[in-house]
Amino acid sequence: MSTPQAVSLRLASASPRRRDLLASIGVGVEVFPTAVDETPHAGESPAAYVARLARDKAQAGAAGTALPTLGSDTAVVLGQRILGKPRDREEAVAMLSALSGTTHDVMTGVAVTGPHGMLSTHVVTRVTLREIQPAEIDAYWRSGEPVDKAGAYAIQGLAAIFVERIEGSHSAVVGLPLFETAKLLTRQGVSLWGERPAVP
Ligand SMILES: Cc1cn([C@H]2C[C@H](O)[C@@H](COP(=O)(O)OP(=O)(O)OP(=O)(O)O)O2)c(=O)[nH]c1=O
Repeated sequence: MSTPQAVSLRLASASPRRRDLLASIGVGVEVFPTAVDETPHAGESPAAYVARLARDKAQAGAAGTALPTLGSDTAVVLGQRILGKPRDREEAVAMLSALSGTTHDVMTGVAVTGPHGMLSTHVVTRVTLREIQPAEIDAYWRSGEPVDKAGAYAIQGLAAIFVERIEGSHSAVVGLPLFETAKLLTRQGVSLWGERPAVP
């Protein structure tokens, strides 16, 4: 039986993927979802948008705790269009039809508050999807997977069969760039890998 990880971070996110990604590098979290306004500002670039939302979520989540707090935001970017989570079937079908056969960017912002103030970064990953037929889009929607995913697809799930190529960070597409996140956490004094018995 595995021992529960000690809590060393507040996770300002409702995303189970982010919790699982942090657990995979040995960081136990206290989950504290926030409700920040995700409307893009006029003229805001997609990179500035995800970085701002990550900071807003970290800031809102840090209220009333001494723990370092992490916020993050993932958006799929096609040209200058920011695709968030689809509101309904129609929007999901429109997103997947637009993304079919394209190479697009997935941008993830991450921000961590702590003894060194607010530290943040953003990561851009290039994803190429093969052409997806309308009947596949319909079947994919009915799987239930697209509903809470930016761009209406999950690279780590059934949509893996559409992903021809990825350049950059797989974990960033899933919701948190682990390489860059580890650097921010270390700078804020959060230890990685948890408490593990040494292998003799
Ligand atoms: C593109 C893509 C996104 N996603 C997910 C990551 C994010 O959870 C979600 C994008 O929505 P976000 O607004 O970034 O996050 P969230 O609403 O899930 O959680 P919170 O705001 O509370 O932190 O899409 C995948 O799981 N796989 C993918 O391939």
